[in-house]
Amino acid sequence: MSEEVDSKIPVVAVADIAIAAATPIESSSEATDSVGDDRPKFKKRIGDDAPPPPEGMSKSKWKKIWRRQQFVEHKEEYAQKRREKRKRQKQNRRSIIQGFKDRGEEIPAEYIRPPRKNVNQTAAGFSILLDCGFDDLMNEKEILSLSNQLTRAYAANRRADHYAEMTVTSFNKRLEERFKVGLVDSLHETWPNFKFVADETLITEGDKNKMVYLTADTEETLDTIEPGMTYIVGGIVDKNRHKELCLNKAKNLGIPVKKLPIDEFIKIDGRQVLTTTHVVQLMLKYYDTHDWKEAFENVLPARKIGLPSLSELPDSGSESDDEHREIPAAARMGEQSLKKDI
Ligand SMILES: C[S@@+](CC[C@H](N)C(=O)[O-])C[C@H]1O[C@@H](n2cnc3c(N)ncnc32)[C@H](O)[C@@H]1O
Repeated sequence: MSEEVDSKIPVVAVADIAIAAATPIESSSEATDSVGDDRPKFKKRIGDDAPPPPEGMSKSKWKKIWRRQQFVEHKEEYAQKRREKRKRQKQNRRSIIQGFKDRGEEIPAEYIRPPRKNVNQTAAGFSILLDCGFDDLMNEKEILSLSNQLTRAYAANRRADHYAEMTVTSFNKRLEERFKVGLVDSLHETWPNFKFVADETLITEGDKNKMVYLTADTEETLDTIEPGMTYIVGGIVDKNRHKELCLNKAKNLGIPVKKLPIDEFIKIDGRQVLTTTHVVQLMLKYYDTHDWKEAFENVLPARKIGLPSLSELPDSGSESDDEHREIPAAARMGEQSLKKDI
């Protein structure tokens, strides 16, 4: 086998094979008690049944090559097995959690999966309200996309150096249903610094002098983010079908509106209407760095700010859920300079 094939084998996959191959078996015809004692019996390692080595090659080297060859040939099969195992584990965990819920018992800490978090976080002192009062304006796919965006907003808040107090308002109807059914594993009721409330009194009855409703549809620019303030971000996925929706809502409620300072710092290809998650991520990043340019480059996908897209990366439409899976501009720029270096 050539070195090229070798280098393409993911280390983890090779390790998987080795682990699987060395796993003791409890009852199997392979576990013949040839020694006649209580020592654990081991399955044959994959290389053990290799045909005889080619002339002049050591047995151990040949076994290694054989094992790798087996991996290349069965790689899809192994990947499928790993996927099935993960699925089984997920279902298992889900049914255990459901059991606790059905019995009205508290879910033990070991079943609450902590999100990757920044342990040195401090409070930023500002709040973000995610205004999800637009349930009726979205289709099922958009509700699903919004729910995923909220989980990402939460994850971003856990990772930021300074976390905001976040609240999802008008959490009722299909969005709530989505969290209760499809995202039951997320245990959203336990998320720190992230609340879900059914009504929107925080928006309608809050102190308007301390509130800013963010919208792309204004000329007023948000220069900085201040502690003590509450920033409202529209929780809607609509491919901008509903133009000036949030602007009009804010106007009706007498809440000042502002847009992100995009033009001052970067050139965006296409519409300047960003997704709910991107806006949240940008605010958190800005508060950590006090540098809008850095925030935009870190958060927005490269293609959105005019960098050429690399062929192997997905290219999705604007304001789609997939956008969050794209490589941010800053990372892409790093990747490009790396390519140049090579
Ligand atoms: C997908 S957009 C919603 C578009 C919707 N048609 C509207 O009327 O706002 C999600 C939210 O992100 C925020 N947002 C998006 N782009 C923004 C920008 N350039 N500046 C400030 N906020 C923005 C707004 O709060 C907006 O409601």
